Amino acid sequence: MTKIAIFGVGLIGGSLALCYKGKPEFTVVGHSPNPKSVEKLLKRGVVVIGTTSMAEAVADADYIFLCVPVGMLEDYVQQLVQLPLKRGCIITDVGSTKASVTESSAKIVKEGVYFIGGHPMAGSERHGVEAASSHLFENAFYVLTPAEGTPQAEVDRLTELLKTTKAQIVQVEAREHDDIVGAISHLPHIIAVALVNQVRGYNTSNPLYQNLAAGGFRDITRIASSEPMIWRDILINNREVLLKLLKDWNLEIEQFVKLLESGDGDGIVEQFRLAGEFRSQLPERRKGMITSLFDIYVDIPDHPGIIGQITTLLGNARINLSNIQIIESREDVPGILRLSFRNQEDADRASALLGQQYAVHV
Ligand SMILES: NC(=O)c1ccc[n+]([C@@H]2O[C@H](COP(=O)([O-])OP(=O)(O)OC[C@H]3O[C@@H](n4cnc5c(N)ncnc54)[C@H](O)[C@@H]3O)[C@@H](O)[C@H]2O)c1
Ligand SMILES: O=C(O)C(=O)C[C@]1(C(=O)O)C=C[C@@H](O)C=C1
Repeated sequence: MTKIAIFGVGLIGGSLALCYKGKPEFTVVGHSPNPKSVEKLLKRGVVVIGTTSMAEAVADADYIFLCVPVGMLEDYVQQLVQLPLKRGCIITDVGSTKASVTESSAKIVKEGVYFIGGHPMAGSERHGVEAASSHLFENAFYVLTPAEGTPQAEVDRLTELLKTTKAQIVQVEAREHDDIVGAISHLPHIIAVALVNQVRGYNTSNPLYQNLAAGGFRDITRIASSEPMIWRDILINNREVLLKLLKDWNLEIEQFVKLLESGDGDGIVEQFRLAGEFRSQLPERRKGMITSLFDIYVDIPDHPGIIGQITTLLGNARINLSNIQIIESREDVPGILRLSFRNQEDADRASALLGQQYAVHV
């Protein structure tokens, strides 16, 4: 029997718990310092054993997952290493930044206990155990950042355990992780929040801003609704990387200012062309990655049951839909549905089929 202790059973911790739930070879224990939270976990059936006692949670545990906000990780490791831990126990975390926790933890773990940093590249703007899902990590990358000197056999053992999540496990050096994830996750969160707040400012004197905000604004700002405390910790922890990235961002924006000031249409076209080309070369959609390349758009009337009709048509033709999104939906105005497919053939077949009844844009 493999015992897994999870500290912080929220979106990520809860999703991990659900991955191992009901599998007879695993026992999962959920920990929260708050008895009401433990009660909620048990009631929702996310874990069958819950406790407010750290010592009880880690007693005999083979793996310990720290799924609390980044700012608390080092403190948790400090407390854990004071407790009697099973020989061979692997402590890992899921924090969105990796350098500080990897470097400090590797130094303090006792002999026979290992710390291996981890970060699943999947998530959502939602938070809390209510948003947890056993499918969250499927096909996503899951980064491990073992410190120098960590035996590869221990990394392999954790990799084996994580296979249950159906994620693709990769090893990256912790500082390189923070540089890259700073650019593709942390910077976009800052930009989304700044953009929403810019428009929020205009909206105070004219509510039409909010009302007219459609697909483009929604697409680029979904992550602005993320949990503030989680993101406070991530941004503060990775601030050196982010300050450099924001300087580069200012240069990108400055370039657009210059193109607009000089009315340089060719320059604008070139910027869009370069961006589109890079984006289209990204690998096929995975969770935690940019949207599918094989999208089609369907104009649909805004009435009840329409989405069911579309999905039924596709299902009957055995066309596999990987994502569906309403871009804009208002009464009496045609809605636009974005349907995403894993390959061009499915997108083409869907387009031909739906084109018999609806206006389809590719
Ligand atoms: N949200 C994402 O998309 C995402 C993706 C990958 C990794 N992460 C990382 O996962 C970790 C958890 O984030 P989440 O999105 O699951 O957030 P969450 O808010 O859903 O869960 C956080 C958990 O930590 C607990 N917690 C918060 N403050 C605490 C405290 N003071 N003492 C004890 N427990 C406390 C909460 O009760 C909750 O169970 C963070 O380190 C985050 O960086 C998040
Ligand atoms: O998809 C989202 O909503 C996310 O915010 C997920 C996301 C990301 O930026 O891609 C956010 C934080 C994580 O540490 C990993 C993944």
